[in-house]
Amino acid sequence: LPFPVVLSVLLVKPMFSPRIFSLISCRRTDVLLVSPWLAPIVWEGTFNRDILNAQYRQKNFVVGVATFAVKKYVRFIEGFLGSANKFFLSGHRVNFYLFTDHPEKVPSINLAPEKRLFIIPVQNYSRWQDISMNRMDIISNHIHSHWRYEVDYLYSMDIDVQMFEHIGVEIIDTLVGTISSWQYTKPRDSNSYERHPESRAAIPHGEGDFYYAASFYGGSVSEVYKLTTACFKGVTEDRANGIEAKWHEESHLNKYLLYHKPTRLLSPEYYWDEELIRPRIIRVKRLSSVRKDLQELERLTLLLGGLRELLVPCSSLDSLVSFFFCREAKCVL
Ligand SMILES: CC(=O)N[C@H]1[C@@H](OP(=O)(O)OP(=O)(O)OC[C@H]2O[C@@H](n3ccc(=O)[nH]c3=O)[C@H](O)[C@@H]2O)O[C@H](CO)[C@H](O)[C@@H]1O
Ligand SMILES: [Mn+2]
Repeated sequence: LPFPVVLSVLLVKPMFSPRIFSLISCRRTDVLLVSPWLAPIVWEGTFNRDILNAQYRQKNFVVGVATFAVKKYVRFIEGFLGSANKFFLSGHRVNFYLFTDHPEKVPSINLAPEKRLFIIPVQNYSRWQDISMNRMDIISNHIHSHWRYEVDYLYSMDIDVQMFEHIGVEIIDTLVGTISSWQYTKPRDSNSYERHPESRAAIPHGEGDFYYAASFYGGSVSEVYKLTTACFKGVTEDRANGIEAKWHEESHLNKYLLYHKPTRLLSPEYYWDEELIRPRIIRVKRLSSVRKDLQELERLTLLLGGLRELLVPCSSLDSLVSFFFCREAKCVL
């Protein structure tokens, strides 16, 4: 071979080793990859899980997941734990902390050896908004009393979700927020922020960057402690003034994350709302909400089938069931 060809082969070959190729392919040009404060935004196609896993394994971290199943939400436990066992930090140490008012209703699930489940009894509240908002207080108290000695990172997740694809160590960082699937196209002018200045969650007009979902956030145990303590303080002060922020603890979370910028952002792949049509940029639906109304409909359709077999055909049966469906759906939503 002529000398220039040999030289270029010698130079180019090492540059394009398979490892480098895999790095080059970790690129997306259709989405925002870095926030204006230089925090990475995690999308499918932007990272190499093998490299991340190898780095993470050396540290032997334990990750905690706090989730709540109060009242009717116990029905979501099986779907949540079953899918999280398979897809959440697969192969890594995870402690699931499940708060419930019905410990006896927790189904037995065979967890992977590196995963542990802790069932923690908790009281219920009559209003679903209070169940949801008080999560911040309960999490902050448990970090102080237990988790700061037990885990390195902590994530809070809704229970009415299911995982369909791996959620791995790419989610690990000091302070992590998930961009809401409802709001990822309209930052800043988002009308979801609490704008009324009387609320502690208020964000002035013209301010705001991303809109984050309260269904999935986390970070180092000390940062999550600061976050949950600050947010619950805001909730308590609002309550004392007879105020409830527009989206409850999510409004307080957004206020907090505006002034304490997340060090890593998860794209809406990490919490996709099933009510939305999935656009092309969401290449992978890793975790999505379980549609509560459909679940209810399914349950009542089964009930209707059962009743049909037991009873003689009754013309008013359909209207009876649809009456119950509407009532039940309201209780759940
Ligand atoms: C898109 C949207 O509408 N999002 C709002 C809605 O999310 P969601 O509709 O996702 O709230 P949700 O009903 O899932 O409640 C949040 C979590 O609280 C727990 N839970 C709630 C109720 C209950 O009876 N039992 C129970 O265990 C459970 O872990 C659940 O996943 O409501 C939240 C309430 O803070 C926030 O206001 C969110 O902004
Ligand atoms: Mn939810």
